Amino acid sequence: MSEQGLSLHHITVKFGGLIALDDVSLRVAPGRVVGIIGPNGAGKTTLFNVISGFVTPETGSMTLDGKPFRARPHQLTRHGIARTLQGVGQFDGMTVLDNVQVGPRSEAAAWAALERCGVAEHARSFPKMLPYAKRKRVELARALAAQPRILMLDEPAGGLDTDEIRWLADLIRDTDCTVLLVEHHMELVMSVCDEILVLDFGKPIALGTPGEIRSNEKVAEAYLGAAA
Ligand SMILES: Nc1ncnc2c1ncn2[C@@H]1O[C@H](COP(=O)(O)OP(=O)(O)OP(=O)(O)O)[C@@H](O)[C@H]1O
Repeated sequence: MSEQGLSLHHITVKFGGLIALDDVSLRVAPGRVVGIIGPNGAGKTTLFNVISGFVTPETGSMTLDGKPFRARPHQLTRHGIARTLQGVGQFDGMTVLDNVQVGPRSEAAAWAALERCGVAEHARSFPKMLPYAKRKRVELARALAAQPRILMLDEPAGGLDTDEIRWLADLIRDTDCTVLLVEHHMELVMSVCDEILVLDFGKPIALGTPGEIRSNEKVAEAYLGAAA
């Protein structure tokens, strides 16, 4: 059966003696919003790094639309995948527009993404001139300008206030992309995700809808309880 979307099969990652991911499997069907949560050091960013090709797993495999998939970071766009970085990660010596075109992305796509993220008026500014929340929007625009099918968001709500997080939630809900969301802001995760994977010390301890995750005792113990 040809499975559409991205699938991870039994991924294990070790850094020396540390098991950062321990037999993680995940199916990300097209159009879904899938959250990945867990305490600090649980392996969330490592999972993103495996999908992006920055980290090679010890064991396990991935498929994209049913075909074996092993990304190289510079080939992600070609596979229809784009990723934002934690923080803002822009080149200070380049304008916002130039930053959004790194990848490369077309100028038309860059403008459309800047418009979509409400920062087109800052296209000719340098990132450092903008407040943090606007820079986070530029980072999102950079990913969207790649016109991805799969959008990977790494802590997009970090450092944002309530209004900005509400805007971000609307963007995630409205996008046609499949979304993978690593985030500590539980209200955002619970309100936008169709499905949530919970990691703890690299192990998948739960996978389910927001309602199922909320009422999962193991999760409460490992994470939500600690966060409350
Ligand atoms: N390149 C690396 N070399 C060695 N250890 C690493 C490396 N990258 C991550 N780790 C370790 O792997 C574990 C998982 O880290 P990871 O950054 O994936 O966690 P995380 O869930 O994203 O955490 P956070 O919420 O703090 O961002 C941690 O113990 C971390 O110290």
